[in-house]
Amino acid sequence: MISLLDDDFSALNEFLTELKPSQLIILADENTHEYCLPQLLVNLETEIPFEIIEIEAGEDLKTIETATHLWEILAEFKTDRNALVINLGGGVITDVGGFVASTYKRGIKFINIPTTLLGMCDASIGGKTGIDHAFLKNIIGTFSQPEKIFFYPKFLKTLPFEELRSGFAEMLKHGLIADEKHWKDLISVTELSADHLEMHINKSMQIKQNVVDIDFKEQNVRKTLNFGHTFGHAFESLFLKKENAIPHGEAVAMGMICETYLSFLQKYISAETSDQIIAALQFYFPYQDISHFSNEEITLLMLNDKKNDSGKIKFSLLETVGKGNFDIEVSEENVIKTLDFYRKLS
Ligand SMILES: NC(=O)c1ccc[n+]([C@@H]2O[C@H](COP(=O)([O-])OP(=O)(O)OC[C@H]3O[C@@H](n4cnc5c(N)ncnc54)[C@H](O)[C@@H]3O)[C@@H](O)[C@H]2O)c1
Ligand SMILES: O=C(O)C(=O)C[C@@H](O)[C@H](O)[C@H](O)COP(=O)(O)O
Ligand SMILES: [Zn+2]
Repeated sequence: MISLLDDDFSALNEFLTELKPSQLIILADENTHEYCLPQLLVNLETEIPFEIIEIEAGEDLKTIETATHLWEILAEFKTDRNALVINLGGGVITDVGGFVASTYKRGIKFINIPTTLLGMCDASIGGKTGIDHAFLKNIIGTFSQPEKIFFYPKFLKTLPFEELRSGFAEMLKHGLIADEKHWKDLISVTELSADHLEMHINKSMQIKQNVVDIDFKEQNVRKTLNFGHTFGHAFESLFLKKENAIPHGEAVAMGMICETYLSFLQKYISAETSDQIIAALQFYFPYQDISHFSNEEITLLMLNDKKNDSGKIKFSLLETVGKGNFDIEVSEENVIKTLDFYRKLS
């Protein structure tokens, strides 16, 4: 399913020769068009006709308007059911591109070529596709697996530091919920750079893939991958709404700080363990000002979280370092205590 690309992209060319799609649709955003597409095009050895679609970059483009625009372009290109969409980008491109492919003509094949650290370790894997709507994260989407994921770590060389750090947050999450050693290895990294993180990408990918292999449709253990996202998605939505978007991983890191503290309040982890995890997270992800968000608007967004059941917010928390749990109901009092705790970190 996941293949590493050499500099000549031979694995991609072999895959295309075998699949024989009728047409290739390469989807990129403005940055991956500039920094990643040339490397793909110079290596593409195929007679298959291809089209390139470029969209603007940013979470605010992960919308129904973008999906509609893409469906219309596919129809204009007379794209048929044997075509292949190549999503070349970060999580926004793989989410929206996967969604459009999985719904156009009731579904055409797609592959992901992630170009961000977050895309490589998380978003390109597992077949969750989707768009945001009314500032609710990924509220419309499908579970649809890409035919293949090809990753090329050298794409990370042009990735801005803030985006690298965002991907690092999801890697830390993988350690916290599934592998204590991965967590310890990551917090021992001396410098947040592509060179220092590259050796940890494989482990992080494997952790995600293993969880998805057990529970593709998120009925049970896949919910652990949502650790940090109940608060995190609410924060991300509110920053987006105030036109002050923060990277997804940054919001997840804030959410992991909150949900680590909540794991302590729920008596899963000790105060000492909670303090240690939070100190490590804060080292990379210092306090973000949430004083202008009310408790009501945060909890209102959390009430739309996809893990909820029968009107109850269900959290994925930490059982211990390296093991997540899920379907945890908590009191409103503990949610408010957690927000108070986060605000006091300022
Ligand atoms: N489907 C999933 O399982 C899953 C998992 C995690 C996150 N997500 C989603 O992924 C999105 C976040 O993805 P992301 O962090 O990759 O953000 P992104 O796709 O917005 O990319 C971040 C920025 O980096 C730029 N960029 C991408 N590759 C580059 C490169 N190689 N060099 C220079 N610039 C480059 C992009 O143009 C963009 O400006 C969110 O919408 C989140 O909800 C989905
Ligand atoms: O793949 C999953 O499952 C995850 O939860 C991974 C998350 O990092 C990712 O942000 C995902 O898109 C969140 O899913 P959602 O169902 O809460 O929208
Ligand atoms: Zn995430």
